Amino acid sequence: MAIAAVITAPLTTPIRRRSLPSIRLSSSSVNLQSNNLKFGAGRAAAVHCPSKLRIFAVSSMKTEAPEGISFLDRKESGFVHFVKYHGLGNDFILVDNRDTTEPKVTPDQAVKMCDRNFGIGADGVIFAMPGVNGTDYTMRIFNSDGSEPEMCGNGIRCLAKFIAELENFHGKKSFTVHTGAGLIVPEIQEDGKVRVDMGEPILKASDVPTKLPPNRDQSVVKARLDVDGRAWNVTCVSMGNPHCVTLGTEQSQDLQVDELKLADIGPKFEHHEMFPARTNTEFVQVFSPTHLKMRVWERGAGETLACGTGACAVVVAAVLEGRAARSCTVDLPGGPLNIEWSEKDNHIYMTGPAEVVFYGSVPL
Ligand SMILES: N[C@@H](CCC[C@H](N)C(=O)O)C(=O)O
Repeated sequence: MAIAAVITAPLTTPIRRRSLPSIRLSSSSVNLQSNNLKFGAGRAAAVHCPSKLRIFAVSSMKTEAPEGISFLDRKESGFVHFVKYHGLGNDFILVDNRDTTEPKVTPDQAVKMCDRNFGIGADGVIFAMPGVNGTDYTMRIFNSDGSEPEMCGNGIRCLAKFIAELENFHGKKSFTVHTGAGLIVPEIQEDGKVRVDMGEPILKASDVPTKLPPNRDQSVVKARLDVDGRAWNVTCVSMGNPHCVTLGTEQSQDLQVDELKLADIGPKFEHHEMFPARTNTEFVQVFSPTHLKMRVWERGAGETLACGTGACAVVVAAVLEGRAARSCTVDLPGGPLNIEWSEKDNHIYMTGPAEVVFYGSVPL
């Protein structure tokens, strides 16, 4: 099911939650409760509300832009038009930035847009930009705290679907994307899922980066890290962005990830002095060598429902610790990802969904 809604609201003044019509989403209707309007599936209506809030809402079973609106072609000055996507609940505001090499939104504006109370609400803002060095496109991203990570796994699947929509691609299609983590190659499959060649994991400690002393070749595998009074076993992996993966503590090899208070311990990992560029942290429960479960505390975004680079790092760490096979299903709070660490080329391949949430525009 996909629900499309177009919402225009200023970001300069915080929106009071009570003045907003609440939009209840269901498979058959979008209900703008405070205006007492109800639209059936596939129908659309524009609503002019007090306080200059313009809302256009469409309920649809399709993932295309609302019929009759060349929404992505709109070029009003002072507005940024966007499409909100999610990959397993890891949600992003996608901006068409193909005509310029500077992001159309500043880090400060991204923070406001990502705010779940006063803005659109998202884990990050992603820009589809012109390619460099012969690549088809460039992806840049700001986290919800305004910092810029090198790479985003769920984000690149969303970017692939966004580009397909912008360029009117249909069916199976792959292209090359330049990112801060180098060349990444997403391929949209016939079933609509996106398979991404995520490149090779980086294990050299100084490149992750971590200050933890290497204990296997040049990498950090199942090393001790003291956080919050507990001795955690951690493996450090970069997928272009840094990850600290833990499958247990010195007391217990088997984490029960649902029991962890991530809001308490996550920031202590993220800002630990052993991680000079901060870190994303994955907490992993092993069900079987091919079935893992994880929760993530993301650098610059906090706990999210999924992390694609994190799931890749988890499989690498679990293989290095002798707990998993090279091809696994990783369950995240938002759903499963399939991850394969190929023996042939040492690349990681991630497969998962990416879906439209709604269309919108904001004056900046
Ligand atoms: N959710 C993303 C990762 C986004 C970047 C991360 N917060 C960082 O700062 O490295 C994913 O799906 O990979």
